Amino acid sequence: MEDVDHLAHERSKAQFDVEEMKIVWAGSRHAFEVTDRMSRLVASDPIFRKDNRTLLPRKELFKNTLRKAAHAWKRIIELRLTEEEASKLRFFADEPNFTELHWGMFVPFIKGQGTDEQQKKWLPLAYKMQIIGCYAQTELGHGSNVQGLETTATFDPLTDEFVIHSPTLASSKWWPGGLGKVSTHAVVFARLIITDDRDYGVHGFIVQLRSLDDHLPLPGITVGDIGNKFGSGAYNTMDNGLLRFDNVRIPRDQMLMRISQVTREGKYVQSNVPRQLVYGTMVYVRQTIVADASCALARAVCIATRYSAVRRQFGSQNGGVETQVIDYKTQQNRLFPLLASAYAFRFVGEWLKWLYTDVTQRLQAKDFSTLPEAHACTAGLKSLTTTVTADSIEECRKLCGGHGYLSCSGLPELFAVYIPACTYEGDNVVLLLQVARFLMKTVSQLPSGMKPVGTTAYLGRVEDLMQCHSTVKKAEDWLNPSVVLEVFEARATRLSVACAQNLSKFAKQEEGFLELAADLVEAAVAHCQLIVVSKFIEKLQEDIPGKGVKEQLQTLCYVYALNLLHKHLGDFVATGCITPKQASLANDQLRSLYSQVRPNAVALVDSFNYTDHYLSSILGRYDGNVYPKLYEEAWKDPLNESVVPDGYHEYIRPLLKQQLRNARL
Ligand SMILES: CC/C=C\C/C=C\C/C=C\C/C=C\C/C=C\CCCC(=O)SCCNC(=O)CCNC(=O)[C@H](O)C(C)(C)COP(=O)(O)OP(=O)(O)OC[C@H]1O[C@@H](n2cnc3c(N)ncnc32)[C@H](O)[C@@H]1OP(=O)(O)O
Ligand SMILES: Cc1cc2nc3c(=O)[nH]c(=O)nc-3n(C[C@H](O)[C@H](O)[C@H](O)COP(=O)(O)OP(=O)(O)OC[C@H]3O[C@@H](n4cnc5c(N)ncnc54)[C@H](O)[C@@H]3O)c2cc1C
Repeated sequence: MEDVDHLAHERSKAQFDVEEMKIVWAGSRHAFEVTDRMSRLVASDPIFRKDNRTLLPRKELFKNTLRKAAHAWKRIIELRLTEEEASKLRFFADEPNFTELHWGMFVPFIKGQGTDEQQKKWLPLAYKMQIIGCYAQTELGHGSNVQGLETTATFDPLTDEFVIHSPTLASSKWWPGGLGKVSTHAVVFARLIITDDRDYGVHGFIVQLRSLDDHLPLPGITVGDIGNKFGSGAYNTMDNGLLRFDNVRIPRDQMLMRISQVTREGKYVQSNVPRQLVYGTMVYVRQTIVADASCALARAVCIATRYSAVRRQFGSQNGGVETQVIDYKTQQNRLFPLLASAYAFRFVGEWLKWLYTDVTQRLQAKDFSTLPEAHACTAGLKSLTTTVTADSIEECRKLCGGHGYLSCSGLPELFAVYIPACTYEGDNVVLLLQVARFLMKTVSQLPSGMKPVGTTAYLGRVEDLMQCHSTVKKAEDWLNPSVVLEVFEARATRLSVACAQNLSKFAKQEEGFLELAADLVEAAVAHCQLIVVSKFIEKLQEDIPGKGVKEQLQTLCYVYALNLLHKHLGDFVATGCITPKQASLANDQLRSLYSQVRPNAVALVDSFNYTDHYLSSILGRYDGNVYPKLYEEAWKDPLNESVVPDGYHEYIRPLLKQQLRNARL
């Protein structure tokens, strides 16, 4: 097969230093070197092959995932990889499996909620994978409403144990990843009940589920997989599980006791910390999901951009070549805002990581003041970025036309793996309602002179923002960060204030929350979009080296903001932040920005530095050699192993013969 770069011409048009942009995307030169090394390590190892995933029956698929996870662990030990390198290796192995929950939730939960003693006991076992853990919170009948969980942990003072029990079918644990077939232990969320029969609400407990000798469930434990999920391959590599307890006894010291304790005498002691800290692992994971959203979105956009540059339709003159579909303004209008969103989510993810680290340090110093903001930001941005990413993967599939529907485009599996992110770690609507509560609380405190800080600081300028009008007079006026910020702040303020005013008309605030939920969600979205826009603008204040790199990012930042403005025109115009004329100027500017993105588009997706292995897409191949490889791939399908298909003699031949006989009659 020819070995040429079909996209070389596209790459030659780039007006910026791609190698420097790769470093901006990775976050630092060090992060770039680690990701680059780990992605190549995985790509060159045949055990991490994944092109056959959608064809395997579930049992084989699952066994193969176990093999890969074991191999990944072997390589991590052999190569003495650091924690950072190991997590990148698992990321590029790109197959959802139990290790995500072990490292991503079980270990962080013990770190966050365990006492020093408990950490000393459990963490070394978990770090060496001598035990494998999962996070068992959700139940068959209760997911979003964590307070409504039914599993009980009743203290027995006679034996100094907790008795873990599933009182109803609805209380069966349902969904935890890694639980179905692999985990030996789980962090179990259960209602704490002490001898006085008082219910102290949900707490976390470490429960051993399976024997460390033969992997059989321990007495009183019923455990299994919940069954096949959406799509082929995809998330079916994960053993999401069900779990029931029949009066299972665990020692008292297996309740995670950093936040609250039960003494030997059965006394409940609450440390001097907010009870919401029991939800801390969710805050941590939501923050990582935002960072992952930019990766999944970038992956889809990389495939759609490269293919749009390869694919040609219409426009041939005098027998010449047809037009590259990336040159159609409609394609650009659908694709470039997604490219801009990938960068926007990358930077807001970086900032969220900083916010999380900051709040963690404050918590250690017993400063809990920024916890509500950290909860609102992680909940809101998790919701916003996963919703957009899931929708955008599907849009990228459509941008690739018919070929996007082939498994080998990589997009169907990416979609199937990604969409549950809109549900897990908090349903996206439920999370936006949390943001709305935070906003309503902030607005309600304004009259008392309370100065909002952090991401709600803009609400402190409520009087100005309720009245301001954009000064834009010509299209280029939109290329000004303070002009853009002001309209996003004004829109977010006006939507929140309108909700607060409407809420005040209800005698009972909870009734108002139920009735106005749809408006509250819109106000929350406006607030979250403002955060993303403002963090992109802040990123541009940094010193960013490399020829043309900052200019490209500026262009993408305006594409991101002006496209949002265009999509939510109703909000911006109805709240009087901008006039219809200014909206139309924003649209003119957006079109002209697309022309600036166009020559750089392929280089901008090259900057993600994804290997062909990670992309697993024929349409998104680095060399753009799409048609020969699609043709080759078709012949690999098991249906093409024989010229005449199995079933011909039973079903096709008799049918044809019957039709022939009928025709003769
Ligand atoms: C081919 C392959 C390709 C690609 C692969 C690509 C990507 C893969 C990417 C990533 C993989 C990542 C992860 C692994 C996968 C899955 C893991 C999933 C794990 C789970 O789902 S675990 C279960 C998660 N469950 C939830 O999230 C439940 C949601 N519900 C809640 O969080 C809460 O119950 C609630 C917040 C909705 C309501 O809680 P409540 O009833 O207690 O709340 P109130 O409304 O009364 O609030 C009280 C008070 O508390 C504050 N609060 C609430 N939550 C928090 C919190 N977390 N932290 C801090 N404070 C919180 C709330 O604001 C109120 O405060 P107030 O001041 O009193 O108003
Ligand atoms: C792939 C996958 C992996 C998972 N992994 C884990 C895991 O490892 N551990 C674990 O414990 N759990 C896990 N979960 C469970 C997951 O966290 C829950 O499914 C999630 O929190 C949503 O809860 P739910 O299913 O109860 O949805 P529900 O709350 O029942 O939502 C159903 C619908 O009702 C709406 N709704 C609910 N409440 C409200 C409200 N107050 N106002 C308005 N609308 C509302 C929602 O928007 C949604 O449209 C996983 C789930 C999936 C899909």
